[in-house]
Amino acid sequence: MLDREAVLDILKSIPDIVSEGDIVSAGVMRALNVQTDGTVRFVMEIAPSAATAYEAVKAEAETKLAALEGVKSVSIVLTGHSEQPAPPQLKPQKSAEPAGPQKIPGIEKIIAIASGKGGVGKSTVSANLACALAAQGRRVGLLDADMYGPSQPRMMGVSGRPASPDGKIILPMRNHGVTMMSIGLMTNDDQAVVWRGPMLMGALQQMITQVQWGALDVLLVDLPPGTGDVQMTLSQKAKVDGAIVVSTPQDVALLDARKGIDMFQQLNVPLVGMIENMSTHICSACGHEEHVFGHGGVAAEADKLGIPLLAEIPLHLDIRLAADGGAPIVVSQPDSSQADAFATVAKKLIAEGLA
Ligand SMILES: Nc1ncnc2c1ncn2[C@@H]1O[C@H](COP(=O)(O)OP(=O)(O)OP(=O)(O)O)[C@@H](O)[C@H]1O
Repeated sequence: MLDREAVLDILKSIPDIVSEGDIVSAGVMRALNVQTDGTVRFVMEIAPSAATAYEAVKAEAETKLAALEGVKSVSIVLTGHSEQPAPPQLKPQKSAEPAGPQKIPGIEKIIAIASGKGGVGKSTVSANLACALAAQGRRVGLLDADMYGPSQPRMMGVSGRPASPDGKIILPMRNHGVTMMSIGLMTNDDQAVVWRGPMLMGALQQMITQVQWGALDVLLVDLPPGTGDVQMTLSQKAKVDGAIVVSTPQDVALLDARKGIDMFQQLNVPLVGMIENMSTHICSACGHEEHVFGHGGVAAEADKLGIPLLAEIPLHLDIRLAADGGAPIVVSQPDSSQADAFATVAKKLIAEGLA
């Protein structure tokens, strides 16, 4: 009898033409229907402007599937993402029903990475965690929503402007096995972006809903520091499955981290745990360990708040050099103890069904 998994295996061997992955992981293949009489049907959802180019992909899928034992007929339909834009509605419209947080199709889980204070290493943690999850076989997206200081393009070694074949959908970038999108790729380098509230919310919403993320096990969202509009908008628009709060051990950072935790509690976003970054300093020359900012402050705080402590990441020159050089330490030195700390957090997220 014809086996759905065998059909999927074949489809997974067909590369997508607009993203790096195959047509299944890129989310192009939809509504697969495999019947016992040997009929295979599915839809390929693509940008209308790419329709001609996808004819070749469709032909490849037809030929490969027809050769599979048990397949009697193959029917593949190409559909466009969007129809012609509707004419402008000039009549006053009924205001939309207030919609609660929505599940984003194709994205299994959304985890927000937050910090109360800037510069504590939230982006470094996000990039490493994304790469660690990808290294453990998860389909990972990384959304850099740090509107005021996007650093993921630099940390993930990605540059260039994302393509938008039809002016509507945005094709994300990919590196180190992670699908990523950053507001930093949409603005000019070194250009200070002054966001006003509605613009900022529009940009965030676009990055969640218009980016062709494909099928993801988890989308990590690198938030701006603090407790502002981006945090609120994200959790109002999308169902956020958990938040990780990064802090250094100093009292000031912890005070701000506590505010972040309060905010997620008010927004009904479950707290996955805290990460102490720059926990101890390990000298790259001699390996000597020093507690520059005090050590264990985050563990004590997490304990007090009843939130798990997910990791204590040391302050280590290699972590900075790797992140600033475009290949996070998890990728550039996968066997180091620093990389191991991130891999352990990734394992825990997977074990808890969060990634
Ligand atoms: N554990 C670490 N060891 C050494 N350097 C680190 C570590 N964590 C972060 N850094 C470095 O500290 C700097 C700030 O880190 P990062 O940009 O990740 O912070 P952030 O909290 O995202 O900041 P912001 O919110 O202001 O963008 C970077 O240069 C980064 O490479």
